[in-house]
Amino acid sequence: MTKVLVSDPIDQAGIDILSQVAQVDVRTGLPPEELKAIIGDYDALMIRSGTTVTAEIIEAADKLRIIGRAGVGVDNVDVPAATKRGVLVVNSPEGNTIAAAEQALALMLALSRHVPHAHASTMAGGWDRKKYVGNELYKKKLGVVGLGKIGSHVARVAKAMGMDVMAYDPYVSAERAQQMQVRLLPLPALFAEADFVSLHLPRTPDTENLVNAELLKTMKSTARIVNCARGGIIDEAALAEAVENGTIGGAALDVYAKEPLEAGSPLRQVKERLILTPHLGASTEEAQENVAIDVAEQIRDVLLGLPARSAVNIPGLNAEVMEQLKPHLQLAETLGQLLSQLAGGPISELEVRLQGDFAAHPAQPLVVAALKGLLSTALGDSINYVNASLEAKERGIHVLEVKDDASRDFAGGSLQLSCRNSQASHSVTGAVFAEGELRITTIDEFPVNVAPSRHMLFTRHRDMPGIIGQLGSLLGEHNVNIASMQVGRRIVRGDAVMVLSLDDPIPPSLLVSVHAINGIQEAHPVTL
Ligand SMILES: NC(=O)c1ccc[n+]([C@@H]2O[C@H](COP(=O)([O-])OP(=O)(O)OC[C@H]3O[C@@H](n4cnc5c(N)ncnc54)[C@H](O)[C@@H]3O)[C@@H](O)[C@H]2O)c1
Ligand SMILES: O=C(O)CC[C@@H](O)C(=O)O
Repeated sequence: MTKVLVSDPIDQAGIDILSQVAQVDVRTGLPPEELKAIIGDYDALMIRSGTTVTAEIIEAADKLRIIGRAGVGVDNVDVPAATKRGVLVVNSPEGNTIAAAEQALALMLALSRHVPHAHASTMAGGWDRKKYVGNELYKKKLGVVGLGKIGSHVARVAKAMGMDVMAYDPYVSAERAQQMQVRLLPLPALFAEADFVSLHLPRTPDTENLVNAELLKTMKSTARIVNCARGGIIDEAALAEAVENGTIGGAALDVYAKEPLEAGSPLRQVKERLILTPHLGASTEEAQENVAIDVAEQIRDVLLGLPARSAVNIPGLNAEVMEQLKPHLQLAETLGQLLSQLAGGPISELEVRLQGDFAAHPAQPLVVAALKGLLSTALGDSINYVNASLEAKERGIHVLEVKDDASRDFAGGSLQLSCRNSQASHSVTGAVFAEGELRITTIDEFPVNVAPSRHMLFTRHRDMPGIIGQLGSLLGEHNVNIASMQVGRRIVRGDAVMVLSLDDPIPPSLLVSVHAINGIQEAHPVTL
């Protein structure tokens, strides 16, 4: 029975989808040691930001195939550890965009009109209209840091409210900013000019403590800063001090370096001009339904053997690409399997050459598929699209990809894999024919035309009378049935290759006799 563990509160719509294909256990608030103790029973894990999936938990997850994060950030998942173990990590990159953007806008408005403090004072019996005079957003300068999905929505709404919007995002082009009618500025200039700064960038080693005491000092004393992105981007102690001292006009935070926010955090000591919310950016009914459906559908699909649309750890292999390239990926994998069995030992270099019309396809998924095939001979089922590149790197396999669109061998082009190790080099080429049929078209540069089959035998031999007959008789004597046979040669009576498709595998003892046939130089049984 396929089993899914849901370890954070997830919208019921997601649970209903998972229940179509699996037994779903909802167990929220599990301590890490308990999660580690039970995770071995599960094929899939669905989380929000409450569960931290460490390398230790992934190590204990013997059956786990997929971790689904109902939200954007996967910083609570050890993605490299999941990749190493071949566990797919998926998220919902867009399901809570609007919710998070609206939270940032809500905090900007609340901050400029002192909403929480005015409310608390009124509830406590006060009627203080003078103390809570605020500011308008209209005509103020907003600096958006990170002009991605959420930052762009904030910028759009802010413009509609009459704000002058500037942005800092080193990965956004001038054309894109122009289209959005947003001025791109360097970070120091943005902080110096802004009346409001709103952060919408990821937390990475580069962005940690990006907003520090030094940068806060460059802001106007009336300026306010909002962080609905990730904790750790702002130095919290420096921010608390800047708000307390009046270095800046105020701040509003939804996210913290350590969550839940520690009881002793200096932020909790600031009484005025600071608003804190407990990571509520994605907490709207709409967003929770969106992310739950998005991620549950992906978990369901992966458990049914279908591709996921938002995989975090197989870049470039989204569902659409997988579907379009299905036979081409299958060809790359088959050629990889074939090549590793021809090489018969460790490989130090793999060249993946996309020839003719094949060169129009994206190379990266085909390289991953070739590596998966290549490594499956040694690693069996533990190798998959998620960990193939990493495993190849760890084994020191140097991968080269070449696009040669001038080559014109077949209508749809062809794919050639070549490998080298200390002893020898081998190459195989294949093509996808009409109706998605796969063909092996060369072996070590010898032309053949063979449909891959489960059991095969490849030989390198001298092209001389009697050799094919002897091999046929030998296999017949051992009750190994030949389904088809192909010989490829470049010159008469020179070197040649033979490809036999067999109904049965070749026993090792029979292989010794094959090698003993006069004229046979190499014989490689292959199982696909
Ligand atoms: N508070 C919440 O509940 C909540 C909800 C959803 C998302 N988030 C967070 O909001 C942030 C933005 O999410 P998104 O969906 O818009 O992501 P996104 O990937 O669409 O956008 C992020 C942008 O940041 C930019 N960026 C990267 N490094 C930068 C740097 N050093 N300086 C400036 N810009 C940089 C990128 O180029 C990109 O345009 C993320 O940190 C995400 O985890 C928080
Ligand atoms: O699960 C949550 O509520 C956090 C969501 C948000 O931070 C995200 O990264 O999507």
